[in-house]
Amino acid sequence: MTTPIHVTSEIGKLKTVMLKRPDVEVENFTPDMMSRLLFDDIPYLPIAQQEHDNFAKVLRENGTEVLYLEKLSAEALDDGGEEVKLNFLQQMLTESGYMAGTIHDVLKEYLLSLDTQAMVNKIMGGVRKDELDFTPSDLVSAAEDSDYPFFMDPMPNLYFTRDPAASIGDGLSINHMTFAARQRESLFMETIIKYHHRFANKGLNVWRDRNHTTRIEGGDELVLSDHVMAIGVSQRTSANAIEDIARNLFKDSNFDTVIAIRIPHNHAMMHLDTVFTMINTDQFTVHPGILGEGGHIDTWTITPGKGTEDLHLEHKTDLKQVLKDALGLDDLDLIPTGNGDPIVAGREQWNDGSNTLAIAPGVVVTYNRNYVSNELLRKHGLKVIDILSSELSRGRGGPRCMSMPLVREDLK
Ligand SMILES: NC(=[NH2+])NCCC[C@H](N)C(=O)O
Repeated sequence: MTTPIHVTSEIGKLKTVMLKRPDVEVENFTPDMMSRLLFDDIPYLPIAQQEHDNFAKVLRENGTEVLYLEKLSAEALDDGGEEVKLNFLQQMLTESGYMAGTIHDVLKEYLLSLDTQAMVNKIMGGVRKDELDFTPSDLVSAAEDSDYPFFMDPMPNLYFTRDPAASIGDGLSINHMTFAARQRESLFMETIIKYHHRFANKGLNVWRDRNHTTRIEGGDELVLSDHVMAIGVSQRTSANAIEDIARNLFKDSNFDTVIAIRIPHNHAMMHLDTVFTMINTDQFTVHPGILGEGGHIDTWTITPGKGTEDLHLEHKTDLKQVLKDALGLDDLDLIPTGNGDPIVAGREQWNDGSNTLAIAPGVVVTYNRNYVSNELLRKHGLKVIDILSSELSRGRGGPRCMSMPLVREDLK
């Protein structure tokens, strides 16, 4: 029997995936909140939903079971019972800035007056001040920016289910996210794993939980094989967190190698999967902008050291060779985003042209707007299923970011 989470590659046939259908959270903000919320524009919600439903349909048509974060979260709270729901709410309010006090009490009463699914949707979508018939009069609120329209900010990045948690083998990491805009997100996955009947008490390993100060995000965590991971050293994932998860994986799992890959620390390339993805047993997409002279980049191959807590690190810069060694391949095909043209590559990377989701070896889902990269992938023999992308792309994430694989078939 496989566990409810089982992922031993980036490319094995995708059996079960978790998505989040974009809802009011992606439009419940103003332009001056955008950069803090890690958005570059405000999507037009009805079209974003159509595009997302089309993405889910494509996955289903290809034999993938699609689960939704918002539904699993509400079911988990119902499975857990009244006390679990109260504790979840307390934690969510605390992490939203209200450990106690009048606003806390008013928000708690309001959210508990809703049924569980509506409560979850409301927390995800944000709570505006003018929704509640209440003007705070305590000192803390008086000292605050009274023009700020929200008691609880929306969580527009939730449709990037890839990031707050990552499936690895028969387990997952539940992530401490870098920016405040996303930190509350991983509480949903923690709740699902603990209380949802599909996941609770099923022997899942949590390789690293969210109670840390060092940060890691799923867009940086790539499962290259049943014993090798690649993890981006990026704007969102720190070296400390990589060493920490490597230690835990080496102790308790089949994983014996973690390749840390340093990428530029900026918003356009916030995660490794925005510049590098695995799409077949011996094929990868790579954004030429991350490679220096002669295709070099800083990588560290991490393997177990002498003592149980020790790690052995080897610094290398030839990405192709590093991957060939770790995966035992004679050759591999690194396919450049935008066919290496600097203008096209820059444009298509910005719209997640490197962010492909493999749904089987050599079969990928991509955004249709990245037509140069898509054409090139086809020329390299891949089956490319391109999906609508006008609105979804505005959140700076593509098909890989928008999906959290829960079960993939093992490669033979
Ligand atoms: N796995 C990914 N590349 N996710 C993209 C996340 C985009 C999101 N706006 C953020 O900045 O966090």
